[in-house]
Amino acid sequence: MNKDYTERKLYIEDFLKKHISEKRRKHIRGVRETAIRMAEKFGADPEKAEIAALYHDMFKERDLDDLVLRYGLGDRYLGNRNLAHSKVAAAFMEQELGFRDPDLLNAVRFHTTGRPGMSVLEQILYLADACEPNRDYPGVEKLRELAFRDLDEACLFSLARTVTYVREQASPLDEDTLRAKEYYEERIMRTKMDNLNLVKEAAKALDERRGENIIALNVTGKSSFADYIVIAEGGSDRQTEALADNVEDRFAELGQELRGSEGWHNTGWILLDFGDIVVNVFTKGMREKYNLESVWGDCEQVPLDLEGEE
Ligand SMILES: Nc1ncnc2c1ncn2[C@@H]1O[C@H](COP(=O)(O)OP(=O)(O)O)[C@@H](O)[C@H]1O
Repeated sequence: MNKDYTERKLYIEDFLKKHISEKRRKHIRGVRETAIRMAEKFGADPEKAEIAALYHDMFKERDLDDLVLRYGLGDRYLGNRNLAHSKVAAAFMEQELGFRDPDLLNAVRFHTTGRPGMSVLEQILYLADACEPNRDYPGVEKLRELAFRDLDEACLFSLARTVTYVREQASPLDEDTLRAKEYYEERIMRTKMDNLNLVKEAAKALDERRGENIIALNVTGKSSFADYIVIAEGGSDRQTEALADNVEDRFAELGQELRGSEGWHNTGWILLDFGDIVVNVFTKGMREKYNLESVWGDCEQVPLDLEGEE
């Protein structure tokens, strides 16, 4: 972005000073700060997130019927600034200011309603708008925590809240919001099922190399780094390496990338990090020493149905 970025920023800062109240500018600063932090956390471009945040509410305080008509946005946006301001801002950015990046334009366009299959940047702006530090409503603390942990879960939480809230007001709900809620419900369910199958694959790979005392714990919502922890032990460092190798190979076949690993070379504990799933292979003494089962004592065990065990 660079030169563009500086120009884009100067333009909007001047525009906001002229057309937007201090109260809303405070909200916009909150969205900007949150969106930048989220972009850093989730590997999106922080400059793009910042620009999207600065522009997203540029038309929130103006009657928009003339611009809705000029950009041919559809009659349903006439007299409905709450929904029109996102669409108008995106059309204005594209047609008057020469923005070309479709992802950035879509982030602005869908920041109020959300939509199925949002990109990371779209999710970031949608969520930053809903949970920036000046927002205050029941559930916002939970959303703040989710927004930095799991984008899909956070989107579903916020979409569900909007569905309830808008229905309570007896005003018509935007269809994109309802479709998005259904989309994220299904996607989250599918991810959970995929993860459960992967946990079983990990256990099987450990069992094949005669790993012992194989268990899997569901730590969803309790751990900040994973949803499932798989634990097994081997009789020696050589065997723990063979166990870990087999899991790594099986996961590679399943297209699951190893994010990181620790503890090879005779340390008695090998940790394989696959994102939602973390596999720990211990030698016997080390397993007792670290006693992960008691650390995660209140978590449910996943039934594994292994052939090697009765
Ligand atoms: N997805 C939606 N579908 C229909 N109406 C919506 C939707 N989202 C927001 N609105 C309407 O816009 C109003 C303002 O939304 P809100 O998110 O509270 O905006 P603000 O950024 O001004 O706080 C809501 O009270 C509701 O009437």
